[in-house]
Amino acid sequence: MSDDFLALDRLTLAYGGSVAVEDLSFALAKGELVALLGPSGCGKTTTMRAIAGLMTPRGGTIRLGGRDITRVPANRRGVGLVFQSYALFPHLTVFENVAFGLRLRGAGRAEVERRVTAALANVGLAGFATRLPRALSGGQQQRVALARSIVVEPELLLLDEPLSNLDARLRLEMRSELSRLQRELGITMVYVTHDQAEALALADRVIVMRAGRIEQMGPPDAIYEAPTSAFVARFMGFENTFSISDGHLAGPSGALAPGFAVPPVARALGWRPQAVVIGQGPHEGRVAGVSYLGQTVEYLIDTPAGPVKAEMPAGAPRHPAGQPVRFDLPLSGACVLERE
Ligand SMILES: Nc1ncnc2c1ncn2[C@@H]1O[C@H](COP(=O)(O)OP(=O)(O)OP(=O)(O)O)[C@@H](O)[C@H]1O
Repeated sequence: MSDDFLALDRLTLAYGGSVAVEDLSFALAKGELVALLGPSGCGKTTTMRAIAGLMTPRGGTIRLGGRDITRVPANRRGVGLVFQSYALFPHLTVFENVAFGLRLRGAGRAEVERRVTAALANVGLAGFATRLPRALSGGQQQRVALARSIVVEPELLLLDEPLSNLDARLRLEMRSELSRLQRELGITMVYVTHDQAEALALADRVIVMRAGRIEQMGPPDAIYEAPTSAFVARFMGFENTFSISDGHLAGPSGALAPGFAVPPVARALGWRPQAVVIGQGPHEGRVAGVSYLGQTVEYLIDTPAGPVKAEMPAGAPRHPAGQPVRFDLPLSGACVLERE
């Protein structure tokens, strides 16, 4: 029972004639944070809309806390939503924005006061109750949106790219805030993102979606270290991923003879830029671009199979742009992929 607080079973979701999500099944334990990760258009938001009750599935069921909610109206699901646009009421103070849902539910004055104050403290906005949204930074507005969602104590909180409008520093700050809140309040969360780092940092489990289906599901370290398909590998930073064709590494513009025996199970092989050796090796390419990143230097190498990205410590000998360079894609640094 513990494993299916939220259970999606064979969900199919369509807009008119076009199917956006097909035969999707997964389950969350109570208190778990699951990240839905995938490229634009893979069906993340559509899945969230169905869980929230904003669209009716073509097929399949959604259960929450043991109850079939597939056709329960959105406002009776006990599901909170936080989207990337904060959608605060501009003319209401921070306090009133957070109080809104409680008042709708008929909470009394003292209860509203107590719960809003607690929610604002939870998101680090204790001194901001009387401000208007326009007098807040983007990160603070997003915190208000979060407080507004948690104040009604939803059974489940859905967050759809909640940090994507924030700058890099704020994103990091909010990411750890969210993580703390989730631990402290024990809220079950589904978190949509197309940012790999965000998914890995926040989630207990990551679901990688591709074209309306689940491509791989597992704990962050398993997805990061052992992607099972070339699609997931590329998402997890194996930027140099080649399919295997006749024992060769096949890229967009040709093929490379690998210089080792390709494992028989491999349908593709992937290397992170840090695993590519440059300055020596069986292959020859030309340095097309050099970017100094501080700790490391990133090289873009033109090769017969297409571009290869390599990253070397900044202290290593440099290879100037425009020059030929030898490089190696060693089997020891490769991720062996059994699916494209
Ligand atoms: N209102 C709509 N009407 C018709 N098709 C839609 C509608 N909304 C989404 N789609 C289609 O459904 C598919 C899934 O879209 P969805 O918004 O769920 O993707 P996503 O993974 O959330 O993408 P993004 O990261 O860009 O938000 C896409 O092919 C999209 O074009």
